[in-house]
Amino acid sequence: MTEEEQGVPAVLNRDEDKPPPSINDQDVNHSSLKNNSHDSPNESIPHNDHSILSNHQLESNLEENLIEISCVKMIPNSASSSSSSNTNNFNSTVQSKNFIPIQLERNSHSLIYRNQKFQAELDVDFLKLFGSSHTGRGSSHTGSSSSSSSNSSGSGTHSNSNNNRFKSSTTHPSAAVLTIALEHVFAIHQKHSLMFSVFTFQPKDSKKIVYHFETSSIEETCEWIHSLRCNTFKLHDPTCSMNDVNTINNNTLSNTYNDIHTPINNNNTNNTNTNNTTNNTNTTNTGNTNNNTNDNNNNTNNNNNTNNTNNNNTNNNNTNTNNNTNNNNNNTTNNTTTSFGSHRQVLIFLNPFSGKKQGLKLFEKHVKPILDVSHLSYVVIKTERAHHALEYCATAQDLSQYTDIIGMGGDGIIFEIINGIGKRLDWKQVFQSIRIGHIPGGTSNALAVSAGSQLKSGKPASPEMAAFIVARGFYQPMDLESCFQAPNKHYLSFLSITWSAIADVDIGTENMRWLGGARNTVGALKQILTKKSYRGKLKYLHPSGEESSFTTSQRSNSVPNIKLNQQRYSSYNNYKKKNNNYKKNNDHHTCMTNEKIQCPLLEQYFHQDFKAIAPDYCNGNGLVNEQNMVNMDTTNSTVNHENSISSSLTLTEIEDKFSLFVAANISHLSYDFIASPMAHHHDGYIDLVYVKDNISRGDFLNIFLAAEKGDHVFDKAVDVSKVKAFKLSPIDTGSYVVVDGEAVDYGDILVEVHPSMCNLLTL
Ligand SMILES: Nc1ncnc2c1ncn2[C@@H]1O[C@H](COP(=O)(O)OP(=O)(O)OP(=O)(O)O)[C@@H](O)[C@H]1O
Repeated sequence: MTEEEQGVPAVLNRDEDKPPPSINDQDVNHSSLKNNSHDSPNESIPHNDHSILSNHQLESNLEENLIEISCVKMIPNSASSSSSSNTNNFNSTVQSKNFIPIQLERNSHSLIYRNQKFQAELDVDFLKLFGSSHTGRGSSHTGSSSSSSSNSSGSGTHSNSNNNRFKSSTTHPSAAVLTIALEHVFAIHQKHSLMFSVFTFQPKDSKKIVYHFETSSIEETCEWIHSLRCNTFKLHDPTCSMNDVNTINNNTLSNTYNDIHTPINNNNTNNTNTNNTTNNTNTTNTGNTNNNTNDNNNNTNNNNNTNNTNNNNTNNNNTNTNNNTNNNNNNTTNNTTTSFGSHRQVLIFLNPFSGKKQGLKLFEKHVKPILDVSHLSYVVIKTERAHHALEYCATAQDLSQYTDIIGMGGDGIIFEIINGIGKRLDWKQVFQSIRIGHIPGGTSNALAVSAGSQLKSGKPASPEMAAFIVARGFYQPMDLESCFQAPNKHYLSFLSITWSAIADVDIGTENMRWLGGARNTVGALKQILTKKSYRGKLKYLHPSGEESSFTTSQRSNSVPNIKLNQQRYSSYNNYKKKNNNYKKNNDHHTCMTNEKIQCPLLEQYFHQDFKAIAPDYCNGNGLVNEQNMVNMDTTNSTVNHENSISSSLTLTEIEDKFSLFVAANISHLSYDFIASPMAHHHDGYIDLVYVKDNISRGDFLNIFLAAEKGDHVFDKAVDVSKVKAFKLSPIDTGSYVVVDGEAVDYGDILVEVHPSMCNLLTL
């Protein structure tokens, strides 16, 4: 199979008589408008709170009789029109009363949007959307496949030589290093005034990525795409304003991929940039020479990285000089435009040994090409041993220069980043001022999946999508959990605390890493056959009343959340202001506060246990001090719950035999295991999901199988509760207590959630 056959979509067939072929056979969420014979687009189906259609629903309901709108050119037409009998619209079975499909009149090529008739232009090249002279029907295909063949060389260039292996690629802004297109505008949500569109991007030599996004109007849709082209990516787009171009030029060619600890400070407002960083430990350094010439914008960039080689774990002085010579008079140093990408300094920890040890290859092939055409500067540190990232994040004095810290690998590398930051004196400032991101390179990649980098549910997270998420820089708050074990051991968890079945699968299959994702399946089968259970005590703090444990109907209402989690429509408007102000609001200044982490609920409700397990963290009086709440970003938090519900919390205690126990902060434990579909990374709760030992092997097997889609929560044998804090005390031995995939001491563990403690890069 050629690269094109694998990743580049077939040329869209614009012959209206035949149904067009699908955009792409693989790795693409394909949604299209349906040619529906029903005349009443507003025919409603029972309304629920989740009237937004999921990708899954769209996929399953829009199979037949499709007509694709590849690109919609909206030209207001004086003739207003009501529904026509000859319209294409969504199947009424997938509509809710608030959901208005865009209607495409098949023969007249016009589109009806809010009772206004627009001319619909079918084309795959989004640039033409803005082209004032282009009025003909877009039957030509000038999009991805052709543009990729005409691309300039550069992105993803790979040489076997160590010296130039990570040479920064040419990022020629005028070349089609990246193709961005609006593929479909597929529906409007009336109540929330949201417009759902499908947008694609395809870096040169890479797969086409398709995803849905939401805006509130077609104008905003255009602005959003425009912003992607001009502000997220370094595309030389005639539609970009001069300010945009200034931003592009000031950022062009600023990325260097170092396989050492050499932070690069590419100051966007200063074209000559010298950065000497010392104290880089335990590195094997290779000299990188990087010369990039960009003729089109008369930019010359020489990145000369001179690095020492030292295999003896001693400190090196690494010198990294970026000399950017910019000869274009238009490129002022006064970078006044607001760009999501401007000022972003991204630190990437890459674990080359994650998963199937393909981290470096994955990075070069799927991630680097996207980052190289993005408005950010990045540094890559290849981790050389366990705890490397943790130590770096805990001790690096220059950490505050970064706006984003990314882990490329499995969830273990994220655990290290978070716990490293948690050990700093200025942990609070760092958590507030940086965004954490995950590019999948490991086996499970739970955070990457939960952050939206899956292209299809049940499939592994996509490194390209994750790179896009990094490039775009949109983020949401994320809860973290404090986990305490005696004596005074403290971990910050972003993922899960497991015991019994899942912990046994996770840790008991460490020797099967070579199997990749299949090791989880093998482990699960072993678990089902042996069906071990363990006696233990569980004490948990939950909102009083019915919410303590989900009833079946509550579960069924909540499960669509998982669809939203997967889909994660991002409202452009919501993010725009926040992201533009990000740097301003979070100006980095290192402040050694040495503030101890506070756990007011453990203080109040688990005081004796807390005092016994972690006396250094316990205040001693057991009183809740509202001032000490670790709700760090209440403006971002969906639930500022401490104040509102601390008075209505209840403690529940059980002692039993458990076959399965998970405390989940996010929905997925891996791409094909949805531990709690109701979990969301900033809902302010921990989801306890457990199974007591009163079920047959067959039922246990069903629970495991159903967990692939999160449907196990419908099983009566599965208990689900949203809690604020809990204590787990294993009594029987033989299992593991596992925090975020890492085995910790087998014994009591005390946990409290910290709502919105950090920021997560999400779709
Ligand atoms: N260079 C290295 N050599 C050995 N171990 C490393 C190195 N870099 C990181 N590690 C350790 O490897 C552990 C596992 O890594 P990671 O979580 O990235 O991959 P994984 O376990 O394959 O993925 P997943 O967590 O999704 O199953 C981390 O906890 C980290 O401590």
